[in-house]
Amino acid sequence: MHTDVLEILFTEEAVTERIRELGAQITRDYEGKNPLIIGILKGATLFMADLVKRIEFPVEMDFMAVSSYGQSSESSGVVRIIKDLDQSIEGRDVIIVEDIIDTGLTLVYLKNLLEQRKAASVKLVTLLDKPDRHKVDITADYLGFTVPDHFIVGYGLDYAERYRNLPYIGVLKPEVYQS
Ligand SMILES: O=P(O)(O)OC[C@H]1O[C@H](OP(=O)(O)OP(=O)(O)O)[C@H](O)[C@@H]1O
Ligand code: HPA
Ligand SMILES: [Mg+2]
Repeated sequence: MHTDVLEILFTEEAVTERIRELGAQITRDYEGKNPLIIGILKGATLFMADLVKRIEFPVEMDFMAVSSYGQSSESSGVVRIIKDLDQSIEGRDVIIVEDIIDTGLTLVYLKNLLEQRKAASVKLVTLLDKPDRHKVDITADYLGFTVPDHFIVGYGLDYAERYRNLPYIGVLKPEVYQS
């Protein structure tokens, strides 16, 4: 375990197994459809890569980049689009892939935006949910794990752009972001 990590919440093996189950659920639910899987950069990249490998039909992938945290451990509440989709989603079934729902502000914004763009359906899949911190009413359609109200790193989640490559999900030691 890295010295900046207080505790491991989910090991690499536990994450792999949960993603396998989520992929199987999505495979069943989207049988005969052609969903567009939209990964939200950068946090969702590791989860997205593993999830699509567990979906048993060919999928199309696209990415958006938005930011509300920047270098901070607190959401600014303002969602900025840094990279938009490459294509129209009108009439498409879309699945948004996120690493975490914290305040929920990012996903509410994105869901509304994609619905305004006339997607046929918009579903949310998130690796983690931190319900104690929600500021808006939001529920994922597919959820990996619920996490407590601590700052989480690993498996795509960063603090100031670091720790994304940890192969497990852990709690960052508070002294790392308080110093
Ligand atoms: O529910 P919320 O409070 O909106 O927080 C969740 C969002 O914040 C993080 O992204 P961030 O803006 O840090 O960008 P990153 O994915 O590049 O780390 C995370 O990846 C989610 O997108
Ligand atoms: O707990 C978190 N860790 C990393 N990034 C985040 N973005 C929102 N919440 C978190
Ligand atoms: Mg981040």
